[in-house]
Amino acid sequence: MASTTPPQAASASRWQQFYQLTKPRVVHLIVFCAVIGMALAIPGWPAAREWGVILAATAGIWLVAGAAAAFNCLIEQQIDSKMKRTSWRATAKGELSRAQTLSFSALLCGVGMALLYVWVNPLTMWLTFATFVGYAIIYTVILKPMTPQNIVIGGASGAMPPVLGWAALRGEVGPEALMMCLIIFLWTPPHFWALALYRTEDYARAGLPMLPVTHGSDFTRLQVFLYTWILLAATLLPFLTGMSGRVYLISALILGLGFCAYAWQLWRDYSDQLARKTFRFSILHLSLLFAALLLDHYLLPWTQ
Ligand code: HEM
Ligand SMILES: CC(C)=CCC/C(C)=C/CC/C(C)=C/COP(=O)(O)OP(=O)(O)O
Repeated sequence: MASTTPPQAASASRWQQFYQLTKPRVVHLIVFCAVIGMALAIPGWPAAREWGVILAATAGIWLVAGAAAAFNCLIEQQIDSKMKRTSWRATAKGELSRAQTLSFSALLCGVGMALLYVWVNPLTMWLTFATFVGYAIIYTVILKPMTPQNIVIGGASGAMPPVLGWAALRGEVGPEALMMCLIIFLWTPPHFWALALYRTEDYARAGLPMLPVTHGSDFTRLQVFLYTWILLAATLLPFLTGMSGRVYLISALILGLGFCAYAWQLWRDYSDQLARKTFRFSILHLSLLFAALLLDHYLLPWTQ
């Protein structure tokens, strides 16, 4: 996944080229969601010993996620070179060789896994590795070129970060973590399909069976609309189960209804500009929703 505004790849240093392979902006949000998973796993402010685990887990998840993104760039070198959005990548332009990209990905993955094993716990390491395989192999190699449901199934790996964060602090996977995972899982289809709608030509040129290419714009917009409602319902679960309080509930309602409103407009009166705005809103939606979970966690005793 690239930046929405491609960096100046022509003038990029070698380090910048490698850094861009890690899809930094996406990985920032992934790591943010993992950190929220960590915070919610412990009651109150972390103790001194927990800060060490939080730091190691954050670094480890960051590195393995970056490795997964770089591996995706390696596999998709040909596809990326055919799409306007991704043709600037150093792998697509042949500025980084396959051996360099593979070594970089293996290095990040190895260091990240070692950090998780030594300073966090083996469960988090294995779950993070499974997430790597889920995205880099199952989604990228198998599902993406095969079925328009690629991002629905593959979205499960992108939804794992809160589970990884929770496991890092608790050494187990709790229902609260699975609830956060479900929210990201249901958020992914409207997030991605909003983008795919205004990038349909790109995907068609690359021969990828994304939903707007295989089933058309109308059907995709209906799916986006339906998913935003299912997502809104799922975002109420943290409040309904007592995990979060009213600050979270109000935030989830405002953000969820906002996303539904975008999806409604998109369905009724399509434009590329509106699809782009809906895609941008999806990122704001998830970022603020998880920020609200965190805020609420520390305010809960006062707001319940
Ligand atoms: C299978 C699941 C997913 C797919 C297929 C997907 C697809 C994409 C694509 C293609 C872009 C690139 C937009 C562009 O460069 O024009 C993008 C951007 C983005 N995605 Fe996703 N995404 C997925 C999951 C996630 C997850 C789980 C997160 C975070 C938790 C996330 C966060 C972001 C962010 C922050 C951006 C904006 C990047 C920027 O501004 O440069 N995505 N996504
Ligand atoms: C270990 C761990 C936490 C891993 C997280 C895996 C990860 C980076 C998930 C995010 C999903 C993602 C980058 C989708 C991009 O879609 P795409 O690859 O179809 O986008 P593209 O067309 O820009 O390449």
